[in-house]
Amino acid sequence: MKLRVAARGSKLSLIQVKLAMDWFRRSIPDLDYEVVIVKTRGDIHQDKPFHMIGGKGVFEKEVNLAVLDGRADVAVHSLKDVPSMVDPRLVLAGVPPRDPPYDVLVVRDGYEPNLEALPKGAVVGTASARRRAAILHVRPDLRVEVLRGNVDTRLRKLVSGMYDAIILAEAGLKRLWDELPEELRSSISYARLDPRLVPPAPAQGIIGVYTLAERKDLVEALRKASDEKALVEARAERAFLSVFGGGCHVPVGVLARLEGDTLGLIAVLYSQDGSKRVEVSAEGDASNPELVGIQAALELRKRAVEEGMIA
Ligand SMILES: NCc1[nH]cc(CCC(=O)O)c1CC(=O)O
Repeated sequence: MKLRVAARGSKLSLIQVKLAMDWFRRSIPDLDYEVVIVKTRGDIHQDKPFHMIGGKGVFEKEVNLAVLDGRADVAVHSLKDVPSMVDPRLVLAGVPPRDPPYDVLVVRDGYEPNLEALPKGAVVGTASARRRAAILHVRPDLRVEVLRGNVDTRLRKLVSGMYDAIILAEAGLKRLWDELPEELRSSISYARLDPRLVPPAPAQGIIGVYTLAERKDLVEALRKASDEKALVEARAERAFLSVFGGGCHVPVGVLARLEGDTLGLIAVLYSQDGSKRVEVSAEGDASNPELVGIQAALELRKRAVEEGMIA
Protein backbone atom coordinates (compact mmCIF):
# COMPACT_ATOMS: atom_id res chain seq x y z
CA MET A 1 0.00 0.00 0.00
CA LYS A 2 1.42 3.37 -1.03
CA LEU A 3 0.04 6.46 0.68
CA ARG A 4 0.32 10.05 -0.40
CA VAL A 5 0.71 11.93 2.87
CA ALA A 6 -0.22 15.61 3.08
CA ALA A 7 1.63 17.67 5.67
CA ARG A 8 3.08 21.11 6.24
CA GLY A 9 6.67 21.54 5.18
CA SER A 10 8.02 22.55 8.59
CA LYS A 11 10.77 20.43 10.06
CA LEU A 12 8.55 19.32 12.95
CA SER A 13 5.74 18.41 10.60
CA LEU A 14 8.00 16.25 8.42
CA ILE A 15 9.46 14.50 11.47
CA GLN A 16 5.90 13.76 12.59
CA VAL A 17 5.07 12.21 9.23
CA LYS A 18 8.04 9.89 9.60
CA LEU A 19 7.16 8.99 13.20
CA ALA A 20 3.57 8.21 12.25
CA MET A 21 4.44 6.20 9.15
CA ASP A 22 7.19 4.26 10.95
CA TRP A 23 4.61 3.36 13.60
CA PHE A 24 1.94 2.22 11.14
CA ARG A 25 4.48 0.23 9.16
CA ARG A 26 4.92 -2.06 12.18
CA SER A 27 1.46 -3.52 11.63
CA ILE A 28 0.98 -2.66 7.95
CA PRO A 29 4.20 -4.18 6.58
CA ASP A 30 3.72 -3.23 2.93
CA LEU A 31 3.09 0.42 3.81
CA ASP A 32 5.03 2.87 1.70
CA TYR A 33 4.53 6.61 1.39
CA GLU A 34 5.43 9.85 -0.28
CA VAL A 35 4.98 13.29 1.25
CA VAL A 36 2.81 15.95 -0.38
CA ILE A 37 4.01 19.22 1.15
CA VAL A 38 1.28 21.81 1.55
CA LYS A 39 2.63 25.32 1.87
CA THR A 40 -0.04 27.02 3.98
CA ARG A 41 -0.71 30.71 4.32
CA GLY A 42 0.31 30.31 7.95
CA ASP A 43 3.77 29.17 6.92
CA ILE A 44 4.21 31.97 4.42
CA HIS A 45 3.15 34.74 6.82
CA GLN A 46 4.91 33.55 9.96
CA ASP A 47 5.03 36.87 11.76
CA LYS A 48 1.49 38.02 11.15
CA PRO A 49 -1.05 37.49 13.93
CA PHE A 50 -3.29 34.46 13.46
CA HIS A 51 -6.48 36.46 12.96
CA MET A 52 -4.98 38.17 9.89
CA ILE A 53 -4.41 34.91 8.08
CA GLY A 54 -7.67 33.20 8.95
CA GLY A 55 -7.41 32.25 12.61
CA LYS A 56 -6.31 29.10 14.35
CA GLY A 57 -6.78 25.99 12.28
CA VAL A 58 -5.69 27.76 9.09
CA PHE A 59 -2.72 25.42 8.63
CA GLU A 60 -4.75 22.30 9.16
CA LYS A 61 -7.63 23.28 6.86
CA GLU A 62 -5.29 23.74 3.94
CA VAL A 63 -3.56 20.42 4.57
CA ASN A 64 -6.91 18.62 4.81
CA LEU A 65 -7.94 20.19 1.52
CA ALA A 66 -5.25 18.10 -0.19
CA VAL A 67 -7.09 14.97 0.99
CA LEU A 68 -10.52 16.33 0.09
CA ASP A 69 -9.54 17.16 -3.47
CA GLY A 70 -7.62 13.93 -4.05
CA ARG A 71 -4.03 15.20 -4.04
CA ALA A 72 -3.30 12.99 -1.01
CA ASP A 73 -4.68 9.92 0.77
CA VAL A 74 -4.09 11.03 4.35
CA ALA A 75 -3.21 14.19 6.24
CA VAL A 76 -0.83 14.15 9.22
CA HIS A 77 -1.29 16.78 11.93
CA SER A 78 -0.30 17.72 15.44
CA LEU A 79 -3.73 16.85 16.74
CA LYS A 80 -3.67 19.80 19.13
CA ASP A 81 -3.68 22.17 16.15
CA VAL A 82 -6.76 20.57 14.58
CA PRO A 83 -9.93 22.55 15.43
CA SER A 84 -12.73 20.59 17.10
CA MET A 85 -14.79 20.74 13.92
CA VAL A 86 -13.26 19.33 10.76
CA ASP A 87 -14.87 18.70 7.40
CA PRO A 88 -17.46 15.92 7.96
CA ARG A 89 -16.09 13.92 5.03
CA LEU A 90 -12.88 13.36 7.04
CA VAL A 91 -12.24 11.08 10.02
CA LEU A 92 -9.44 10.73 12.53
CA ALA A 93 -8.36 7.24 11.54
CA GLY A 94 -4.85 6.80 12.88
CA VAL A 95 -3.03 7.70 16.07
CA PRO A 96 0.47 6.52 17.01
CA PRO A 97 1.43 6.39 20.73
CA ARG A 98 1.39 9.71 22.55
CA ASP A 99 4.58 11.60 23.33
CA PRO A 100 4.74 13.46 26.66
CA PRO A 101 1.70 15.78 26.80
CA TYR A 102 3.38 18.37 29.04
CA ASP A 103 4.66 21.88 28.47
CA VAL A 104 8.23 22.75 29.32
CA LEU A 105 9.92 25.94 30.46
CA VAL A 106 12.94 26.55 28.25
CA VAL A 107 15.60 29.04 29.38
CA ARG A 108 18.79 30.42 27.89
CA ASP A 109 22.25 30.35 29.46
CA GLY A 110 22.39 31.91 32.88
CA TYR A 111 18.85 31.02 33.91
CA GLU A 112 17.38 28.07 35.76
CA PRO A 113 14.46 26.24 34.10
CA ASN A 114 12.22 26.78 37.08
CA LEU A 115 9.33 29.25 37.23
CA GLU A 116 9.98 30.11 40.88
CA ALA A 117 13.65 30.80 40.22
CA LEU A 118 13.23 33.25 37.32
CA PRO A 119 14.34 36.76 38.28
CA LYS A 120 11.65 39.33 39.02
CA GLY A 121 10.29 40.84 35.82
CA ALA A 122 11.93 38.26 33.54
CA VAL A 123 10.63 38.19 29.95
CA VAL A 124 8.79 35.02 28.97
CA GLY A 125 7.77 34.34 25.37
CA THR A 126 4.55 32.61 24.35
CA ALA A 127 1.64 33.32 22.01
CA SER A 128 -0.77 31.11 23.92
CA ALA A 129 -3.38 32.61 26.26
CA ARG A 130 -3.38 29.34 28.18
CA ARG A 131 0.36 29.37 28.86
CA ARG A 132 0.37 33.10 29.56
CA ALA A 133 -2.42 32.97 32.17
CA ALA A 134 -0.96 29.87 33.82
CA ILE A 135 2.46 31.36 34.44
CA LEU A 136 1.02 34.72 35.53
CA HIS A 137 -1.01 32.76 38.08
CA VAL A 138 2.15 31.84 39.98
CA ARG A 139 4.39 34.71 38.83
CA PRO A 140 2.30 37.84 38.17
CA ASP A 141 5.51 39.88 38.02
CA LEU A 142 6.79 38.17 34.85
CA ARG A 143 6.57 40.04 31.54
CA VAL A 144 4.87 37.77 29.04
CA GLU A 145 5.57 38.75 25.44
CA VAL A 146 4.25 37.36 22.17
CA LEU A 147 6.37 34.69 20.50
CA ARG A 148 5.48 33.03 17.22
CA GLY A 149 7.12 30.91 14.54
CA ASN A 150 8.19 27.30 14.20
CA VAL A 151 9.81 25.61 17.19
CA ASP A 152 13.36 26.18 15.90
CA THR A 153 12.59 29.85 15.19
CA ARG A 154 11.28 30.24 18.73
CA LEU A 155 14.43 28.69 20.19
CA ARG A 156 16.61 31.03 18.14
CA LYS A 157 14.68 34.03 19.41
CA LEU A 158 15.23 32.80 22.98
CA VAL A 159 18.97 32.30 22.51
CA SER A 160 19.32 35.70 20.80
CA GLY A 161 18.23 37.29 24.06
CA MET A 162 14.78 38.54 23.04
CA TYR A 163 13.35 36.46 25.89
CA ASP A 164 14.75 35.00 29.11
CA ALA A 165 12.49 31.97 28.91
CA ILE A 166 9.87 30.51 26.60
CA ILE A 167 7.24 27.81 26.93
CA LEU A 168 7.01 24.95 24.45
CA ALA A 169 5.37 21.55 24.18
CA GLU A 170 7.77 18.87 25.38
CA ALA A 171 6.66 16.63 22.50
CA GLY A 172 7.69 19.11 19.81
CA LEU A 173 11.04 19.80 21.46
CA LYS A 174 11.74 16.09 21.90
CA ARG A 175 10.86 15.27 18.28
CA LEU A 176 13.06 18.06 16.96
CA TRP A 177 15.94 17.73 19.40
CA ASP A 178 18.31 15.64 17.27
CA GLU A 179 17.89 18.00 14.33
CA LEU A 180 18.80 21.14 16.27
CA PRO A 181 22.31 22.54 15.81
CA GLU A 182 24.60 21.68 18.71
CA GLU A 183 25.23 25.34 19.54
CA LEU A 184 21.50 25.86 20.03
CA ARG A 185 21.08 22.71 22.13
CA SER A 186 23.98 23.58 24.39
CA SER A 187 22.77 27.09 25.13
CA ILE A 188 19.35 26.14 26.47
CA SER A 189 17.99 24.03 29.27
CA TYR A 190 14.45 23.01 30.04
CA ALA A 191 12.20 21.36 32.59
CA ARG A 192 8.67 20.03 32.62
CA LEU A 193 5.87 22.20 34.01
CA ASP A 194 3.30 20.70 36.38
CA PRO A 195 0.20 19.92 34.27
CA ARG A 196 -2.08 21.11 37.08
CA LEU A 197 -0.39 24.49 36.88
CA VAL A 198 0.08 24.62 33.10
CA PRO A 199 -2.58 22.27 31.75
CA PRO A 200 -1.76 21.04 28.23
CA ALA A 201 -3.78 21.92 25.14
CA PRO A 202 -6.29 19.24 24.13
CA ALA A 203 -4.46 16.33 22.42
CA GLN A 204 -1.01 17.85 22.97
CA GLY A 205 1.68 15.29 22.15
CA ILE A 206 -0.61 13.29 19.86
CA ILE A 207 -0.15 12.96 16.10
CA GLY A 208 -3.40 12.50 14.18
CA VAL A 209 -3.85 10.95 10.74
CA TYR A 210 -7.01 11.99 8.90
CA THR A 211 -8.51 10.38 5.85
CA LEU A 212 -11.77 10.26 3.91
CA ALA A 213 -14.47 8.40 5.85
CA GLU A 214 -15.60 6.72 2.62
CA ARG A 215 -12.25 4.92 2.29
CA LYS A 216 -13.41 2.15 4.61
CA ASP A 217 -10.43 -0.19 4.09
CA LEU A 218 -7.87 2.51 4.76
CA VAL A 219 -9.77 3.74 7.82
CA GLU A 220 -9.95 0.22 9.20
CA ALA A 221 -6.27 -0.53 8.59
CA LEU A 222 -5.18 2.68 10.35
CA ARG A 223 -7.64 2.21 13.23
CA LYS A 224 -6.41 -1.32 13.84
CA ALA A 225 -2.82 -0.13 13.85
CA SER A 226 -3.49 2.80 16.20
CA ASP A 227 -2.41 3.13 19.80
CA GLU A 228 -5.53 2.49 21.87
CA LYS A 229 -4.43 4.58 24.86
CA ALA A 230 -3.57 7.64 22.76
CA LEU A 231 -6.84 7.32 20.84
CA VAL A 232 -8.95 7.13 24.02
CA GLU A 233 -7.17 10.14 25.54
CA ALA A 234 -7.52 12.09 22.31
CA ARG A 235 -11.25 11.37 22.08
CA ALA A 236 -11.85 12.49 25.69
CA GLU A 237 -9.84 15.70 25.34
CA ARG A 238 -11.34 16.58 21.96
CA ALA A 239 -14.87 16.00 23.28
CA PHE A 240 -14.00 18.38 26.11
CA LEU A 241 -12.79 20.93 23.56
CA SER A 242 -15.88 20.68 21.37
CA VAL A 243 -18.24 21.28 24.30
CA PHE A 244 -16.24 23.81 26.29
CA GLY A 245 -14.97 25.72 23.29
CA GLY A 246 -11.37 26.72 23.04
CA GLY A 247 -9.02 28.17 20.53
CA CYS A 248 -5.83 30.03 21.21
CA HIS A 249 -7.40 32.93 23.15
CA VAL A 250 -9.18 30.86 25.83
CA PRO A 251 -6.91 30.08 28.81
CA VAL A 252 -8.08 26.52 29.24
CA GLY A 253 -6.27 23.20 29.22
CA VAL A 254 -7.15 19.56 29.72
CA LEU A 255 -5.35 16.28 30.30
CA ALA A 256 -6.85 12.78 30.12
CA ARG A 257 -4.96 9.73 31.33
CA LEU A 258 -5.97 6.15 30.74
CA GLU A 259 -4.73 3.79 33.49
CA GLY A 260 -5.95 0.27 32.99
CA ASP A 261 -9.64 0.63 32.18
CA THR A 262 -10.06 3.87 34.07
CA LEU A 263 -10.02 7.15 32.24
CA GLY A 264 -9.24 10.15 34.45
CA LEU A 265 -9.32 13.73 33.22
CA ILE A 266 -8.52 17.13 34.67
CA ALA A 267 -9.37 20.47 33.14
CA VAL A 268 -8.24 23.91 34.27
CA LEU A 269 -9.54 27.33 33.30
CA TYR A 270 -7.78 30.61 34.08
CA SER A 271 -8.94 34.18 33.76
CA GLN A 272 -6.95 36.05 31.07
CA ASP A 273 -4.63 37.65 33.66
CA GLY A 274 -4.18 34.41 35.58
CA SER A 275 -5.63 35.81 38.81
CA LYS A 276 -8.50 33.30 38.88
CA ARG A 277 -8.24 29.54 38.45
CA VAL A 278 -10.83 26.78 38.48
CA GLU A 279 -10.15 23.08 38.14
CA VAL A 280 -12.46 20.13 37.63
CA SER A 281 -11.83 16.44 37.29
CA ALA A 282 -13.85 13.58 35.89
CA GLU A 283 -13.43 9.85 35.79
CA GLY A 284 -15.08 7.18 33.71
CA ASP A 285 -14.87 4.19 31.54
CA ALA A 286 -12.47 3.83 28.63
CA SER A 287 -15.37 2.54 26.53
CA ASN A 288 -16.93 6.01 26.36
CA PRO A 289 -14.20 8.65 26.42
CA GLU A 290 -16.47 11.36 25.00
CA LEU A 291 -18.71 11.10 28.06
CA VAL A 292 -15.81 11.90 30.41
CA GLY A 293 -14.74 14.90 28.33
CA ILE A 294 -18.27 16.25 28.02
CA GLN A 295 -18.97 15.85 31.76
CA ALA A 296 -15.83 17.79 32.62
CA ALA A 297 -16.66 20.53 30.12
CA LEU A 298 -20.17 21.02 31.52
CA GLU A 299 -18.89 21.01 35.09
CA LEU A 300 -16.14 23.50 34.27
CA ARG A 301 -18.67 25.82 32.59
CA LYS A 302 -20.85 25.71 35.69
CA ARG A 303 -17.93 26.41 38.01
CA ALA A 304 -16.65 29.22 35.80
CA VAL A 305 -20.07 30.90 35.84
CA GLU A 306 -20.21 30.61 39.64
CA GLU A 307 -16.79 32.25 39.85
CA GLY A 308 -17.88 35.06 37.54
CA MET A 309 -15.28 34.08 34.92
CA ILE A 310 -17.76 33.54 32.08
CA ALA A 311 -21.34 34.72 31.58
N1 LIG B 1 1.13 25.21 18.40
C1 LIG B 1 2.25 24.68 17.69
C2 LIG B 1 2.51 23.26 18.01
N2 LIG B 1 1.69 22.28 17.59
C3 LIG B 1 2.15 21.09 18.07
C4 LIG B 1 3.30 21.33 18.79
C5 LIG B 1 4.12 20.33 19.48
C6 LIG B 1 3.76 18.90 19.23
C7 LIG B 1 2.54 18.41 19.94
O1 LIG B 1 2.08 18.98 20.94
O2 LIG B 1 2.01 17.37 19.50
C8 LIG B 1 3.54 22.71 18.76
C9 LIG B 1 4.64 23.46 19.36
C10 LIG B 1 4.35 24.02 20.74
O3 LIG B 1 3.20 24.25 21.11
O4 LIG B 1 5.32 24.26 21.48
